[in-house]
Amino acid sequence: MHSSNSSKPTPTPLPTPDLALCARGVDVYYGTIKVLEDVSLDVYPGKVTAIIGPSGCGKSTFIKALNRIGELESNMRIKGEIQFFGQNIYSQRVNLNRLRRQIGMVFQKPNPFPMSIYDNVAYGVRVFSRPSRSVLDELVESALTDAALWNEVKDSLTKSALSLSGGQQQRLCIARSLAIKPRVLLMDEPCSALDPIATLKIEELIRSLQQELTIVIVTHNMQQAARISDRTAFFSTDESQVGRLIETDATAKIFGAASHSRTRDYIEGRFG
Ligand SMILES: Nc1ncnc2c1ncn2[C@@H]1O[C@H](COP(=O)(O)OP(=O)(O)OP(=O)(O)O)[C@@H](O)[C@H]1O
Repeated sequence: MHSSNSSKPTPTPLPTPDLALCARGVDVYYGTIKVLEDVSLDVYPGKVTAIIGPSGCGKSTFIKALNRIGELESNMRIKGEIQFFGQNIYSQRVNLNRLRRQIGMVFQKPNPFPMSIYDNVAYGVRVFSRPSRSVLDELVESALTDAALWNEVKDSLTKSALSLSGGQQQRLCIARSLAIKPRVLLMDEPCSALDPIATLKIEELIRSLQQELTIVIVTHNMQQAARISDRTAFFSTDESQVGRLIETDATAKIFGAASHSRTRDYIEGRFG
C-alpha cells in the first residue's frame, strides 16, 4: 500500500522503472523566476492521477515539464529529475520526438488542425510512419472509437474538424493523441471549455482509456477529480508564491481525510 505523505513525499515503494512517471526534487523556472520547488511525485501506470490546486500554483507548468513541451513553448527549465518508466527524460540522449510521442498531451482549449476529421487523426501517424491506406484507415477508426467519437463522425470523415462542436473537437484531439499510441496522456483542464454533457463524455472516456493508458489530468473541478481519479496531488503556493506539492495520496484519502489542513481547506472551498 502506498502510504500518505504530507509536505515531503516519502520515498517511493516501487522501483522507478515500474512507475510511469517519477519526479524527484523538481524545481521549475521561467527564465530566472522559480515557480515550482522540490516536487516529488509518483505516477502509477494504468491509473488516473489528478492534479488540483489554486490558480497559479504551477499545475500546468508541472505537467508541461513531464513531456518537455514547456521548453518548446517558453523559456522553461527544470532542476531535479523526471523519469519515464525509469528513463531520465532530461538526459541529453533522449529523443524528444519519441518522448512526446510516448507522452501525449491534450490542452484546455480543443485545438484541432484546420483539416478534415480523418487527417487530424492521421496526422501524427503520418509524421512517424508511412502506413498503407488500409492500415491508416484502421488506425483512424480505432482511435476515434477509443475516443468515443466514431459513431458521430464515421459518415463525415472528410468534413472539416472545425465544423465539430467543442466537445467533439476535444474528443477528436484525444483521438489524435491516441492514434500514435502513447503510454501516458497528460490532460490540462480538458473539460474547462465544455458543457456538462460533453464533460461527462470526456470523463467516461478517461475511465475507459485507463485500461491501456496512464493519465495525468489537471482539473479545477473537485467533483471531477473525485469521480475520475485514483490518485490526487494537491499543489499550492507558499508565501513567496512558489508552487509546491503539498500532499499526494489515493483520491479517496485526499477527499475523505487529507493529512494536510491546507488540502482540506482547499477541497472544502475555504480558499483558492
Ligand atoms: N510561459 C510563462 N512564462 C513566465 N511565467 C509563466 C509562464 N507560464 C506560467 N507562468 C507563471 O508560472 C506560475 C504557474 O503558472 P501555471 O499556469 O503553471 O499555474 P496553474 O496552477 O496551472 O494555474 P491555473 O490553474 O490558473 O491554470 C504563474 O505564476 C504563472 O504566471
